[in-house]
Amino acid sequence: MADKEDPKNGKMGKGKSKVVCGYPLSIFFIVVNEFCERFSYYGMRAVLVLYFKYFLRWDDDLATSIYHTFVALCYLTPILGAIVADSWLGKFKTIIYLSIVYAVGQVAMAVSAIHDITDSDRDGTPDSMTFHIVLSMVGLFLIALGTGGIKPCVAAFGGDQFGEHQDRQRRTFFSVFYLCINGGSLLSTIITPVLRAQECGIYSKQKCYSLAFGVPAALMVVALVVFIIGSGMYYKAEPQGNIMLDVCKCIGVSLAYTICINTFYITAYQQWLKKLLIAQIKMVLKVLFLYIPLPMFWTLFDQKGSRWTLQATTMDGNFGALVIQPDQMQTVNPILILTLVPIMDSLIYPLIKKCGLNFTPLKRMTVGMLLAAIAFVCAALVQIQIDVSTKQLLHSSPYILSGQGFIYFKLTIKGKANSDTEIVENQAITFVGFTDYFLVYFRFVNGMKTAVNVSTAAADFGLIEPFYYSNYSQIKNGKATFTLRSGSQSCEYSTNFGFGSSYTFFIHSTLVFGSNCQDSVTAVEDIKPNSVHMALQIPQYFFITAGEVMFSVTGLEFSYSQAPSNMKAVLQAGWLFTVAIGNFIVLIVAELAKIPKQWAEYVLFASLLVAVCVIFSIMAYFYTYIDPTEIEAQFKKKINEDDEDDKSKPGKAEVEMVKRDSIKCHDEYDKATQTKM
Ligand SMILES: N[C@@H](Cc1ccccc1)C(=O)N[C@@H](Cc1ccccc1)C(=O)O
Repeated sequence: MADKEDPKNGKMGKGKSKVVCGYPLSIFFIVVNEFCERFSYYGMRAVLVLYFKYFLRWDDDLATSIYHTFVALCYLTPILGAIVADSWLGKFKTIIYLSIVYAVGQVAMAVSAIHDITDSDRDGTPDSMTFHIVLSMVGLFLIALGTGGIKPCVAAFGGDQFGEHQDRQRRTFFSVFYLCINGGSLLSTIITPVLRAQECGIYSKQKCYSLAFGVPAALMVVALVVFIIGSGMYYKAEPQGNIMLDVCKCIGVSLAYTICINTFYITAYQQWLKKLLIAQIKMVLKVLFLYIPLPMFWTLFDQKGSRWTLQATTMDGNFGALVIQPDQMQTVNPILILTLVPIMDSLIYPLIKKCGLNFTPLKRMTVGMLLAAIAFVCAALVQIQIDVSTKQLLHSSPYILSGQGFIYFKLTIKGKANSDTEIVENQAITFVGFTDYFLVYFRFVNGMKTAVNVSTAAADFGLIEPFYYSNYSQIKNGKATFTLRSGSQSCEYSTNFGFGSSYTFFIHSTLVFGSNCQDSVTAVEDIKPNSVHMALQIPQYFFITAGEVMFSVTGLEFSYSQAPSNMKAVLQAGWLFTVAIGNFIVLIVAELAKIPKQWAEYVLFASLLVAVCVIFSIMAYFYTYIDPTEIEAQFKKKINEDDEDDKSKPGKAEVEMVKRDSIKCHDEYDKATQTKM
């Protein structure tokens, strides 16, 4: 293994890669691969729930459950990928094979979203939903296997490209790696929703989910091709046998020694191998033990996509020329990552170092946790603001009185109109989940003796009988012009709809068609427009992202640097497993806690994280940083010495395991274990 500077060709990293500015060129292919892969993953994920809901026609509950199951699976499969990579195929081959599985999964998703395939009556809707459901579930399973399987391998494979004395470069690599993840995810979460909104189809036009899944599929193929192009330059660490089997064997043999019956004779060479494996297992277990409190961070972090997005649906997203959708607020995270990672790396961390403070990885992670807790306190404060504004509107819940004949309504308002609102008994508006933020609700009450037809340039809302009211209809927020028509006579009424608002328009009995009907219609606000601006979510996004930079970027590098050479991917998988557990905690706490006040739930999560953070800092205090390469080198030196020794004694080296009496076994074992490292 060539991991020292080679003066002839200027190589410094491992493998055959040229070195550019102190970094092995092979790294370029790995970060580009990660960029494309994350584009593919996050792009597909961005439209997945809408695909379930609008294409497969699932209800909100089913769509949400399948979505979370898929995400959880994506963070469980890394264990599988890591075992395959570290014990059998090696990281390189595992990445190649699982990337193919991944790309096939993405293609299956894209094909499953072509409605024309089963639309034999050509009415724009699939005729055999089973085909689309089965294909998309197979696709999602393959994607989870692929994305999760390669995830621990790519980061560890990147780390492998650096030589022993390139700690600084390796740290920078993990930062750049994180930047690429966020560059890819930022672009895709902007692009795929736009693609989805296009209309496409052979026989009939429908929302273009196939394109929204097709582009991520193409990016996954690009990721694979880029990775293969770099293949001649990589340092490919050989898999070191079946690690899991070795671990089990090691435990078994140790037990045999301990209970001292039926023990085996093992050469001194094998003794050292066993001791090395025990030392490596100890390194991994120490780190895994330290990981126990970590899922709590992810529990808070992953609520960006759920609770915080729902919070945004009750806020005003009007940023002047730009109107932001609640789910688009999530792009603030990768945008902030792209700015914060370079600032931290080139300014904050060096500054802290200059101040003489030893800001160790575990200290960074502790601060990251605290920042996430602060983010949730900010979220709670914003929630209190929202609740105050909602309370005001509930008190002003109106009664509508008609002129002649007195039509009388009492409106029961239970939620915001922009949040996939359900009309109950034509009177109450109940929040059931978020769909389209731009839609608001309205209805008309006809106080005239004649039937009135209501329409806009885009839609006809039908005829309203005298002294009767229309059902609620949806319309895009912003300015709307209604045409009120009775027979051949008409007039126009214009109004503005704010985000989240709902209106009842009362047509006066005194309305005269042909004249200005602006004064003859009274608009009553059923639900006030959202008044708390979405910009108020920026502080909470800032703190959670700053926390992510300190926690996640550091943790990724920490998991690599503290892992023994044969278990790098296994420890990366352990790190990702904390993400999966964090997601399960969200489901459990949300289900069990059932806290009526959302702000209180945010405070609860913040407090839990602070408590966990205290425990983690105590555990971190007792953790001793190790240099696995150094420890392994000492063991290997000893192994080589004893190997030579064994070879000089004919026949002994060939004997793998010879059954001997327990006294001999003890003698040998004691001799080997008394030798100092
Ligand atoms: N900041 C996230 C990416 C992101 C992009 C758009 C919306 C939300 C998040 C990120 O960097 N993710 C990394 C690390 C990670 C984070 C959480 C769970 C697992 C891994 C990634 O590898 O995806």
